[in-house]
Amino acid sequence: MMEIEEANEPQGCNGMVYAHLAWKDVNVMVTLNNGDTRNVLEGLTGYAEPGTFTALMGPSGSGKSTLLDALSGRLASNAILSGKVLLNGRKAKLSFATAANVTQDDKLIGTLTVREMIYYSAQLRLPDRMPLSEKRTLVESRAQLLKWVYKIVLIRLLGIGTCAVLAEEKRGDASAFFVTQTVLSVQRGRTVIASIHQPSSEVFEQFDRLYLLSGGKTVYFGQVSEACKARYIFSTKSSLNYILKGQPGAQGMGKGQTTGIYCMQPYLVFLNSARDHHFQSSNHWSHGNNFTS
Ligand SMILES: Nc1ncnc2c1ncn2[C@@H]1O[C@H](COP(=O)(O)OP(=O)(O)OP(=O)(O)O)[C@@H](O)[C@H]1O
Repeated sequence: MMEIEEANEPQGCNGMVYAHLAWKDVNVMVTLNNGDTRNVLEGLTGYAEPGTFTALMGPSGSGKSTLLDALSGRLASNAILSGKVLLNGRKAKLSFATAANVTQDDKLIGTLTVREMIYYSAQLRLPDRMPLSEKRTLVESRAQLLKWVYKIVLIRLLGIGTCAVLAEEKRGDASAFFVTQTVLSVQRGRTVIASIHQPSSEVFEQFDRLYLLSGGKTVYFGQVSEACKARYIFSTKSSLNYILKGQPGAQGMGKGQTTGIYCMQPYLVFLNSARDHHFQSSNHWSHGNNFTS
């Protein structure tokens, strides 16, 4: 595992600064309305490197959104973070130019077309000093990404030198596959962490690493390829399908069925997939502790 204290300094490449993200012993405690406190994340450690695509998975309520919020500095006011989150080896507040976070409830303007939404978002997020012509060029180049995807909604745009933020509604695995492909094709050194609920094996295999949570704890962190070798969980080529079908309380997912995935492309990307109806039972995940890498 990468030494968090020795994470690389930012490197320039075509004007882009790489984002080495690391987190160590991250705990998040929330204060409930009745004054009680509750640990939502406990002792999470991991990292995400430039040019890699990390799938953040786990049952509903396992802490995926909270981890993304913790990493991107967007925790709710009743939540307290302890532990370290380092960007390029330093504690850093992530900015729009560095990181983007697509949440499950991003608001869109329904009367605008996708292209208009991109322009609108660009006006808000890109710096005033950038000439309008440059903004237009940037937006148009990002808009080209939309051509493959069945239904894409732009949520947020980028900082300087970054590209569009895409969000994919969960409308079938073909869409998710194309969205994943699109992200991979333009990833170019960016650091992507995607919360994803229910990928098919085809989509899952597009990811480099899996970060699997259960009950706020890490169940597995490692290469997707290694996870697939862990026979108890991932015994078939339809790796994730097996998890869903083979565990009590889980609803099955056929090969090629729906997945929800959100995609976007600043340097450091946090993606949060839409809530879905699967993984209703989290109990079975707690038996998977022997898979922690
Ligand atoms: N600010 C908060 N205050 C109180 N409870 C919280 C807060 N944030 C998260 N929780 C609780 O922590 C648990 C984890 O929530 P989180 O949204 O991170 O899970 P998740 O894995 O993203 O779930 P889903 O897949 O359903 O989106 C849930 O039980 C949630 O109710």
